[in-house]
Amino acid sequence: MIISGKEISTKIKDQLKEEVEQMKNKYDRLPKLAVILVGENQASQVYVRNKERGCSYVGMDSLKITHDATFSEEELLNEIKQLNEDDTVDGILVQLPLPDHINEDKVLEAIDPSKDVDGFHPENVAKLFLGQKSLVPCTPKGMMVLLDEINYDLTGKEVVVVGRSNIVGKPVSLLCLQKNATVTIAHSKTKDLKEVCQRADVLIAAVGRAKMINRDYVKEGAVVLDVGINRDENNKLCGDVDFEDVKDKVYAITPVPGGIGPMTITMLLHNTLEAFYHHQGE
Ligand SMILES: Nc1nc2c(c(=O)[nH]1)N[C@@H](CN(C=O)c1ccc(C(=O)N[C@@H](CCC(=O)O)C(=O)O)cc1)CN2
Repeated sequence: MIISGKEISTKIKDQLKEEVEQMKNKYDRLPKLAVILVGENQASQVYVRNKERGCSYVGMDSLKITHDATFSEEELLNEIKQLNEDDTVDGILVQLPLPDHINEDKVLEAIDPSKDVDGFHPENVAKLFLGQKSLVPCTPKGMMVLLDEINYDLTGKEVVVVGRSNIVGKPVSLLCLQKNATVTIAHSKTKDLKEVCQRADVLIAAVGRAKMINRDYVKEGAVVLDVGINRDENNKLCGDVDFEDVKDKVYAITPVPGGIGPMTITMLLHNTLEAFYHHQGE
């Protein structure tokens, strides 16, 4: 089975669109997302544009704020402070990566946790760790929704996450643990990585190395979720998994493009609506 994140995300966006319309009638205002982009990173420009498009698709307001790479950390922190105080703004997102002269941790900590639609603020990270209700990072949340969509029950399953980033590897591990999976977090220093991956009922690849996971890493009938966005030898977009090599061996797999990526933006819209509800006292 090829899990089309693209199709599933369109279905969810259509549901969000209806919900936004109802909220507009109920509260006479729209959920609003502010997205800040510092610098000229081309991929980031595409993602930010797609976030704006996503907002417009579901009928939410968005505010795109762009600055050139010389924008200072202090200026950015002041901008976030103003957005924190702006009652018309429900969600604030600072597109990553930031230029080297800006301290990412400081910036993420400056965002009001109730507007932190990326789920990167330490308060939201702690709540996720404790299993409390919080704004959950978009890519991991998208993966859990995809597993739900294929009715996959994680209880008692072996999940191997390859990658330990704060944005994907760590949060998705916690989410799988909450769903009663047995979770292993593997990384570049893991011994016998291939053997570790072969144990996985669900293999989550978030390493950032083009087509690194081939069929030798994958157990027959496994579910494979590919978070990677890389370029192959022909400059074609590809994941961390060698899709063609692996696809016949698995029960289900996400493609790249069209798998996890589109879900990231849809979950951002979902989080913005959640933040809106919270700000309305719901
Ligand atoms: N503040 C944040 N920064 C970054 C995040 C994030 O969640 N919050 N994640 C990534 C980039 N990202 C969203 O920001 C993102 C990456 C990829 C996709 C996506 O739809 N990918 C497509 C392929 C797109 C292409 O053609 O390049 C796919 O997989 O089908 C969406 C969002 C880092 N920064």
